[in-house]
Amino acid sequence: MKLVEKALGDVALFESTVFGDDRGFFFESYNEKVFNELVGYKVTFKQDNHSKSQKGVLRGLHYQLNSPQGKLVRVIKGSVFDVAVDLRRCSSTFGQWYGVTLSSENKNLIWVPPGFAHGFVVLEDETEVLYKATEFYAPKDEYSILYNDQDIGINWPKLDSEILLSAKDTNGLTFAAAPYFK
Ligand SMILES: Cc1cn([C@H]2C[C@H](O)[C@@H](COP(=O)(O)OP(=O)(O)O[C@H]3O[C@H](C)C(=O)[C@H](O)[C@H]3O)O2)c(=O)[nH]c1=O
Repeated sequence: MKLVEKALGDVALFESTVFGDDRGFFFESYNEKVFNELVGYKVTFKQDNHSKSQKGVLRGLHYQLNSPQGKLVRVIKGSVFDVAVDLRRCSSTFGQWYGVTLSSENKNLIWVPPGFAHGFVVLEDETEVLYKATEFYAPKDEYSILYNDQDIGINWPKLDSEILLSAKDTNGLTFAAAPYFK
């Protein structure tokens, strides 16, 4: 795993060190020692998640307020445009967003630290996303911000299919109404 770039202070994009041979490929998708050295602090993950979606599905923008989750996200099939939004009120990049394409082809990973909302739009059918979380799921502590909130102004890729949201995300909060991190 190598650092490609950092954004919004603490969001990080990594590329994987892939070993290919005539059988296929191998790469370490997560190595605690390497990851902690690259982010510059110790991170402990408590939960692994796996979701599958059709093209046009948009999951997010989600965060847990009192038990905030850091997420290390990658795509093992298909591709997504993955977005982090800085919800740390004291941050110089408060309210700003960063987005990257993650795919089974590029094998890149994004680190979305606690303090950010996270979401992605799916670019291909049958896309599968794996991500590690630093805190357990706490549904009563979870918030959803509208993906197209104008105050954030995320430049989502144009898709030739309809955006499919869960009911929770359809009824998400505006950025202005959402609770922030200190
Ligand atoms: C997140 C989560 C969900 N669930 C159950 C709850 C529901 O019955 C079902 C689907 O949950 P939800 O619609 O919240 O799933 P997503 O819309 O993919 O939510 C995720 O989407 C964005 C991209 C995120 O960053 C979060 O990790 C997470 O909020 O899985 C669990 O049992 N454990 C969990 O950790």
